[in-house]
Amino acid sequence: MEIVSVIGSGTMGRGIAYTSAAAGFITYVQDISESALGTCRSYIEKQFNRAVEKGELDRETADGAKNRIRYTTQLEEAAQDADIVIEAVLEIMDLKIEIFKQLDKIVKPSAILATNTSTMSPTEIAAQTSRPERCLALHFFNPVPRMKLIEVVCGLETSEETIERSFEFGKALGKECVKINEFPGFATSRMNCLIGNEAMNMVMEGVGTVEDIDKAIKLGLNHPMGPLELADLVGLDTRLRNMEYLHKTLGEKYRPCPILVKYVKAGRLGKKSGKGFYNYN
Ligand SMILES: NC(=O)c1ccc[n+]([C@@H]2O[C@H](COP(=O)([O-])OP(=O)(O)OC[C@H]3O[C@@H](n4cnc5c(N)ncnc54)[C@H](O)[C@@H]3O)[C@@H](O)[C@H]2O)c1
Repeated sequence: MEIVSVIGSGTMGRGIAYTSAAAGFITYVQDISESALGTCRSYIEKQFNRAVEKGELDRETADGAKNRIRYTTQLEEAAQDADIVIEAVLEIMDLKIEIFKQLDKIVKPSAILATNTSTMSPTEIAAQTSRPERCLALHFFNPVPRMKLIEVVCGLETSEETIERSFEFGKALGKECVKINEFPGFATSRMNCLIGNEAMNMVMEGVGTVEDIDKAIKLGLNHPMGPLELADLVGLDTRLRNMEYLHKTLGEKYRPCPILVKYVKAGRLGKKSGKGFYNYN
């Protein structure tokens, strides 16, 4: 594989694009929003500068990687030469299906179409294309440059060859892969969403302050981050969509906490909006 295309340049898309270019792939990043692409470009440039300052990359290598990234609002330009396309738009099934349908008409016959969905069915998305055997979910984690894992989530028709090529791609990015058979929320989101939701319920019940609940889970249960801090990092809008899908598919246990719903209504989306469970201003 040589050319990677990332669709959606938000929290996840920009991290995937950075990691892909740093690993030597020519990388296209596409978004419908010019302003999102601008924010993505400054994030990526900052990441490369930081890597140089820390001595992780020399300046020449960082500049080479930066020059391998092409930013565009045109889906066709981004995807026509790609060996693999990773869709990282909002967690909305109809939107993902629409993008996969368009991609199916644009990309090379051999190209793999992957969704970075946290919860949803790659089988359902793949069924709307002419290449379900070359579709799957590649679930990256936030922040992508630092997180080691990719869940390789196989749909009903995903071929062995697609799985093998995805594992090779993951290895080339310096990641560890696990093979997961499709089920809502896979292995990680299902667990993580439930922990986060329970922490939000505890805030609502007055069990402790946001800080103390996070501290208890970090120091008492040895989690690297508190669940509320993590939800803020993910984005509360994204987390709410994840919970809504899990609630619909897996049942009552996953009903989104009312505080989460209220915060999203108020525009408190976590770190990206400056305020969530914590204040970032
Ligand atoms: N945030 C996380 O921690 C996290 C972790 C793993 C997986 N995911 C999944 O990754 C996906 C993206 O999440 P995110 O947090 O990066 O979302 P985000 O809201 O930060 O970014 C989404 C981007 O998609 C763009 N977009 C919307 N419609 C588009 C279209 N038609 N074509 C091209 N771009 C379009 C938006 O302009 C935005 O820049 C979701 O499916 C989410 O569930 C998120």
